Amino acid sequence: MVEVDRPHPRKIRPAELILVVKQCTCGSVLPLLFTMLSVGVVRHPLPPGPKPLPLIGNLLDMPRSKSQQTFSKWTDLYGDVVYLNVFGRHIILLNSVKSTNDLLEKRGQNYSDRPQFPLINLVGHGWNFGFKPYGKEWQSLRRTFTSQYNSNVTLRSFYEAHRDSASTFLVNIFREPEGISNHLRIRSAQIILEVTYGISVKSSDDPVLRNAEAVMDVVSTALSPGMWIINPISILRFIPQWLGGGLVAAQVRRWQADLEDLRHVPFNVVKNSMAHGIAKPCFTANLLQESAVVDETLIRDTAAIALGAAYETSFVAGEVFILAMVLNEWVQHSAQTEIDSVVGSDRLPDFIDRERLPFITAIVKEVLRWHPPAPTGIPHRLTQDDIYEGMFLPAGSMVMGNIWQILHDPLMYPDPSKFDPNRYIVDGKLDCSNNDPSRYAFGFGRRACPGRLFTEDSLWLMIAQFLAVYSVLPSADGPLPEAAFTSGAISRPVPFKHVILPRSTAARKLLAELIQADD
Ligand code: HEM
Repeated sequence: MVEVDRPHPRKIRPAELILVVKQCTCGSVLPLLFTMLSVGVVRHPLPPGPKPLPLIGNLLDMPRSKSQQTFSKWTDLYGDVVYLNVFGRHIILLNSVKSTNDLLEKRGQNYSDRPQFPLINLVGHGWNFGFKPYGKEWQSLRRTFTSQYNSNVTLRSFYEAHRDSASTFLVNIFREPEGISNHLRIRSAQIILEVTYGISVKSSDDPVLRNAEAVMDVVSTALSPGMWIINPISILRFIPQWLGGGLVAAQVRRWQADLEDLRHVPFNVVKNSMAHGIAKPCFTANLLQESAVVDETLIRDTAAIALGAAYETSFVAGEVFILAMVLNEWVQHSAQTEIDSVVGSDRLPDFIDRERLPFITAIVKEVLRWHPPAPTGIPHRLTQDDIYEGMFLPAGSMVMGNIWQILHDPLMYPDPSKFDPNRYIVDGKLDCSNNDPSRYAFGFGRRACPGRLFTEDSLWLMIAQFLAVYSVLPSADGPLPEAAFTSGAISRPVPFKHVILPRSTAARKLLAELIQADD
């Protein structure tokens, strides 16, 4: 580990002294404290990190793209906990299971606030509990959300919607095998719109889907590490009209309008359907019926978050799956052998088969590990000064659990760039008690993604049914695609060539039945 000299000697804050006293468990705190002070032990250094420049700090070190590579380099150079400072704002990267566990989980009370993101604020996400400060309001919104998306009873009630979206996906591929990205988008939107608003989506041109996409493009940009601090848009806002300032302001207004549409349009569809007595059971309608208990704005805003948060991440996980299959035909063969022996070939796998299809579950886990859709997660904010392993972590720091780094730690995942579901299979059974990627791919502690179980259900059924009937191969007219991914807080595979084919006569028959039911 390389220790970096900080440019200015740091003064000891009173909070640090209090922390030292708190952390002494022995009875004789005062003499110990006196001794420590006299030898200067309590001058805890900041964690190591790249050397900052005067005033701007590490501004120029912050990655504008390919953040994972830069963060990996820093982990090698500086270790588990890395410190940066941009214009005086503290940033702490946690690069291991140990440090995220010790701080984001065990000291959750102090590490669950959210920093302010300039672009997110500008666009108008104040209502979104994913960006709200830690506190009662956040807690109440999150509780409403998890009562629906993270409870065993409701998760089961979503099974039918998962089946519908998986069937549409298989049929769409059959009709247009080259359009997989579009089909994955439709699948991802269809499932979340169905369970949240009872709305059916059949096309990637659906305005609600387009709207969710536009909103999430901005969120992904705003949350990418290069944008955490710097806000070019708010700087540009002050540019005079004749220098292009008007165009920027118009763009910002468009983003704001998109976000308001996401919040209101599908919600109003449900209200209209309810008024005409034709609303389907769904998150919004169910809660509106109990609106004496829960307030309407709260229902509207939690529903909109589900759509925004679920749509892009689930779509990306689907693309990662397809890329992993193109690059690893052996994984498809193993999965298909498992499906054939457990389910046979005259029906599609279903949730009832889950326990007996451990390799499929292992593929879901490996998709989330190999390329987590949100590799840098969403940073937390440290509320009060803290001391960790002798290092001083200042209040207000932006704290990022480095999801990608943790999921590529060779000690936990040997040969981490290899896509290998067998990491989670022991004696023919699923065993990820020590290395379950879902513990990290969805973030940390009290802020961890409340859509995790929903996502795992949805991915499981899609993957099981896809591999039951299709094989995906590299395109005949070129080399194997590269495992390359875009930059941004949500990172997806760069477009790659592939061919998708029904894998057998029995598979064609199953697909024909699905198509008939769809017509
Ligand atoms: C592959 C799919 C998904 C991935 C990889 C993912 C990942 C994440 C991550 C990394 C966070 C930040 C956690 C933290 O702050 O430490 C998060 C937050 C969140 N996710 Fe997900 N997510 C996925 C799907 C979903 C789905 C399907 C939903 C809704 C049904 C959802 C709803 C949310 C919400 C509401 C938050 C904010 C939580 C809070 O601030 O309290 N996500 N997600």
